[in-house]
Amino acid sequence: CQTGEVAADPQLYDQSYLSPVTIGNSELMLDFDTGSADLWCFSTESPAAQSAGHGLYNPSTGTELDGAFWDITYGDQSAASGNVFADKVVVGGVTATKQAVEAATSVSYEFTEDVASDGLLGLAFSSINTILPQPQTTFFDTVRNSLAKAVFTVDLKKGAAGSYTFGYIDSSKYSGAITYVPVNTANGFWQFTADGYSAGGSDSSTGRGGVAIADTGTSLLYLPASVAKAYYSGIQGATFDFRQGGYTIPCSATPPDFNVAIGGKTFTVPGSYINYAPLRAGSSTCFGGIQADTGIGFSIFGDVFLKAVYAVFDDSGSSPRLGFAAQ
Ligand SMILES: Cc1ccc(-c2noc([C@H]3C[C@@H](O)CN3)n2)cc1F
Repeated sequence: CQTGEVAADPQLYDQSYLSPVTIGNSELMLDFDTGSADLWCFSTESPAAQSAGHGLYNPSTGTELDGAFWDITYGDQSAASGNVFADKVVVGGVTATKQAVEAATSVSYEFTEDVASDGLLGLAFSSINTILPQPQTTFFDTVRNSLAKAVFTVDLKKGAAGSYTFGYIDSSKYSGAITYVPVNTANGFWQFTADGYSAGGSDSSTGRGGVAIADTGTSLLYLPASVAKAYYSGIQGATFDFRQGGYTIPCSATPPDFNVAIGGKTFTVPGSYINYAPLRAGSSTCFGGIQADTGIGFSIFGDVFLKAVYAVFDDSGSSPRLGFAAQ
């Protein structure tokens, strides 16, 4: 029965969190992403102009999956593609002896420029793995039956190292009870329903709840436009800036806390988390940590929310469920 824990190291402004993963005989820093289902990394097959500065997987230790290839596009339209090898992958001591490792032969500039990240480790459902002609399993699905309990947990923090655990829940990492809600896997995501929202101390919800996904690979919290609008209407100097592509606030603002009701329980995102980051170094205008989910089709509970809670991704029962507790 395997269990393991790995650090989640925050990048600048908590834009993403990176964790060490041993693949074959290289240790790479991967972005764990509960919103996708491919484990891919820069490799010795990647063009040098695209992979400069990145850790590389050398497929010589693996066994090529003949005829298999992959091609993924993320929410921000960044993309990567390549071929596939079966190789040993170790995360925090948990070992998958024959994990589908997707070696990149091409990546978009966003990944080239993100020099701290050597690739992604998808933790959504394997139904959305992009490998053709035969999709393969995520790391979690590969090791699931060997884990003490078929769960992984997410404990991200603002501006500090958090952790992911596999196979167990660590009661020292949260306070109070864990509130569980059912997950709808139809779209391949950890998808759930939020009950409602409110700002500051008010208990009047600023809008009905709705469908949402828990997505560690997304930096911000994307909510129904009416909820985002109501939230920023309470902040002096807040504005929707088309050129910046979202709500901005004065970096000197003290945004109100933001409350989310899930499973009948209220979880609070400290207002300071919503004063996300200066538009560019030295700017006195900051990008808001809450944005409208217009055009996405569902809300995205990204890192701005997840770093305020302890989250349990539980596939140990008859159907998957998500658990949330106060950190
Ligand atoms: C450069 C770069 C770009 C995007 C992403 C990225 N990773 O996860 C996600 C979200 C959105 C959805 O696609 C699934 N989860 N986005 C990571 C990067 F390092």
